[in-house]
Amino acid sequence: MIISLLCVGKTDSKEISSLLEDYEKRLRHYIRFERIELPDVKRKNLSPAQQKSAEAELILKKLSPPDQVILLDEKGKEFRSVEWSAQLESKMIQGTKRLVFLVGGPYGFDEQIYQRADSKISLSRMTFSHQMVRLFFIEQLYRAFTIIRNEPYHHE
Ligand SMILES: C[S@@+](CC[C@H](N)C(=O)[O-])C[C@H]1O[C@@H](n2cnc3c(N)ncnc32)[C@H](O)[C@@H]1O
Repeated sequence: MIISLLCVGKTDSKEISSLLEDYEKRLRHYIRFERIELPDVKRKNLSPAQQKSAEAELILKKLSPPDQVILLDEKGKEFRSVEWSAQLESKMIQGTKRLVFLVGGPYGFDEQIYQRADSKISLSRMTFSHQMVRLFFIEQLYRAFTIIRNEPYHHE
């Protein structure tokens, strides 16, 4: 299985980039992982709806029909880390080829993306910046694999 983290917009903070790279290095011991950052859609005079639609076009180009797509969305389902690690493990056992997690832009996702998604998960009921979310997510992904492997990183 490959896990893709598909994000709208570049990581513009050196500190966040460096932390992301650190977790990505650790993750590669467990799973094939890629982070894809789509270019910012910042054309003048776009309404939020038009911006989301332009972002959706870019997102959809990066998806293939068999991909399982999970939105990161504050209105999604919340999990405890142990529950989420079990979900990931079952995706691997079921033979999922590519699991794509999506981080939206400043206005969230266009309706086309909600239609394409298989599910949506929330990291908290609070809203984070699209920059911070990728870091919190990747740490949870790393944590999940240490739980699957029974390694001493997570403590209940
Ligand atoms: C600044 S937020 C957008 C908020 C916007 N109000 C919306 O309608 O979604 C940018 C992106 O970060 C992600 N995000 C922010 N907070 C999150 C949370 N608590 N859990 C999961 N994803 C989150 C989502 O992918 C969201 O589209």
